[in-house]
Amino acid sequence: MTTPLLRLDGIAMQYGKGEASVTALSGIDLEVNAGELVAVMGASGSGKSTLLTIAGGLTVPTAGEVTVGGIYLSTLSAKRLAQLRRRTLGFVFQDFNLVPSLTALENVTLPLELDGWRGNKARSAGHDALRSVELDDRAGAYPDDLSGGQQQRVAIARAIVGQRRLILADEPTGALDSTTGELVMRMLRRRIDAGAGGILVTHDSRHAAWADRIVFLRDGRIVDGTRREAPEQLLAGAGGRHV
Ligand SMILES: Nc1ncnc2c1ncn2[C@@H]1O[C@H](COP(=O)(O)OP(=O)(O)OP(=O)(O)O)[C@@H](O)[C@H]1O
Repeated sequence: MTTPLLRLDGIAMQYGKGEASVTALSGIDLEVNAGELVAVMGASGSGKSTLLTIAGGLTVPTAGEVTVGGIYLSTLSAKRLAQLRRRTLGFVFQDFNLVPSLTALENVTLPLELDGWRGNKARSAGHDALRSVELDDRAGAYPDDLSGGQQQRVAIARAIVGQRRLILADEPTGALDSTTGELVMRMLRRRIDAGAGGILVTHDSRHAAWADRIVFLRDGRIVDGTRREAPEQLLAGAGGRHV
């Protein structure tokens, strides 16, 4: 049996303590294999972002274990965890977190340079990543000179630059018009088909349709991890809440 790229085992997450505490996730078991894109859908507040930050080792769960490529994140020192994040994981968040004083290309190559890549090699990988989101012609532009959609594409290029094997995306198409949104989904799909694995948090059933599997969260629990069809039907079961 092959080792899953990502494994969440009995994950629970509680924010705060006592009466003010919020249970964001409980009893989450989820595996993502190489070559597989899993969409996570659910109403606002159902725990999607929490699941993603736990999968990426940014939040330590209250209970349960996360393994990435068979490595238990809980066993890693802060330094090793940061290294694994830089080398293996690509994050795309709702806020782009671009560094304003760096060009688009420098933003994209930053994780590689932090990891000791030589300048030329890093720049070449950065151009490749920008090309895959059709933005290489703006490589020298600063974030302030780019539109919101272009900034989002730079953030996506940074998430996939180099050899990242696990891509974690939180509404990656949020700031994009539908044509560019589709370009990003196609690019993500290509990466997955080339052997990466990924989780895509989305409210948009058209984007979820690019996934191999849809997992639906309700109140911090997985409702249905098997159905590939008709996300609208799953959403209709969300206690009447709009997602
Ligand atoms: N840092 C935090 N401190 C306290 N509670 C939090 C924190 N982050 C999230 N929560 C709570 O945990 C629950 C799950 O939140 P989460 O952001 O994971 O949901 P979500 O499905 O991603 O929502 P959205 O679609 O609105 O982004 C919510 O009740 C939220 O209020």
